[in-house]
Amino acid sequence: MQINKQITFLGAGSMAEAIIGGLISQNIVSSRSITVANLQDQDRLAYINETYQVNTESNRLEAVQSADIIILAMKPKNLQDAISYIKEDVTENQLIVSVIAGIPTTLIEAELITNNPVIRTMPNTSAKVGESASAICLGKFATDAHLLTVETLFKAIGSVSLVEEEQMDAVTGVAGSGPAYFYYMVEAMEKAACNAGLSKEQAHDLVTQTIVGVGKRLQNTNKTPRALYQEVMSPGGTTEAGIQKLAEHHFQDAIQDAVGNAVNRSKELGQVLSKN
Ligand SMILES: NC(=O)C1=CN([C@@H]2O[C@H](COP(=O)(O)OP(=O)(O)OC[C@H]3O[C@@H](n4cnc5c(N)ncnc54)[C@H](OP(=O)(O)O)[C@@H]3O)[C@@H](O)[C@H]2O)C=CC1
Ligand SMILES: O=C(O)[C@@H]1CCC=N1
Repeated sequence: MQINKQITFLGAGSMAEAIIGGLISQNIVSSRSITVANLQDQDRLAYINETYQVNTESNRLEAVQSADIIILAMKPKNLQDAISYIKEDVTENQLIVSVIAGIPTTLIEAELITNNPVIRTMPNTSAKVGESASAICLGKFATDAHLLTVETLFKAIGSVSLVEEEQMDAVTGVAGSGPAYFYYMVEAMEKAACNAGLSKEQAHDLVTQTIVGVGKRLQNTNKTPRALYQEVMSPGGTTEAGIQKLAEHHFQDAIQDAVGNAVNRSKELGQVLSKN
């Protein structure tokens, strides 16, 4: 299903690019219906324009006026300035979609002058290849029709879960930040592979296919993660030797701490702005 709406991205960073790349490659919107504006970085706009053939606009007010959907894709600390700059030009029928970590819909609604529908989302950068694990929740003026539009957009870039707003910080720590934890581990595995005698290219190919296989397996089985890693481990074998080291380094505690810290940071980001 194609979405026949004008979409303006305010913010042209990694997340905006991942979503734009996903939407265009899935042909869910035409590049002509996307406009991208940022704060100041003209080189970045030129790159986005050349790479995706979308419209770019150095005048943020012009970008906003032409939009049916405004996607807020700036850092949390830039949100209030961003809204205060555009709010006189925002009209009530425009759908506001936020991808910003930690920021509640109530805060966005309060910054606006008009009673706009607001939908908070949390995608991840795998949107670029159509594999984001996104979650969405609705602000108080958003209807089922707005939900359907945003679900359609985000389904083009991966899976979509409808969650309660109080679950969004958890989603952010797990799935928004999640790709980074895996890339961090992949970096370590590639280093280990090279140290063990493989070339960089061999290491990259083997580790990448291993992680793709793990993802696909998880999607296609009812077995628990424990059953799956036990399936790999022969008594006295190589995997047991590897897992023994992970356990000695308290790997699972480290992962749980990492996710917990990210969830708490998401909560803090919302609280800091709510106090301003
Ligand atoms: N990166 C990720 O994996 C994910 C990020 N997010 C969320 O997405 C948002 C963006 O993150 P990310 O793309 O990584 O950040 P980047 O720093 O890569 O990009 C931020 C963008 O916001 C622009 N910007 C800043 N102020 C304004 C403004 N007042 N009006 C319009 N645009 C503005 C910047 O423009 P300029 O360069 O000109 O200053 C820049 O293009 C964050 O809120 C983050 O929480 C959510 C899920 C995953
Ligand atoms: O690190 C961040 O704050 C953003 C939100 C989720 C992923 N990146």
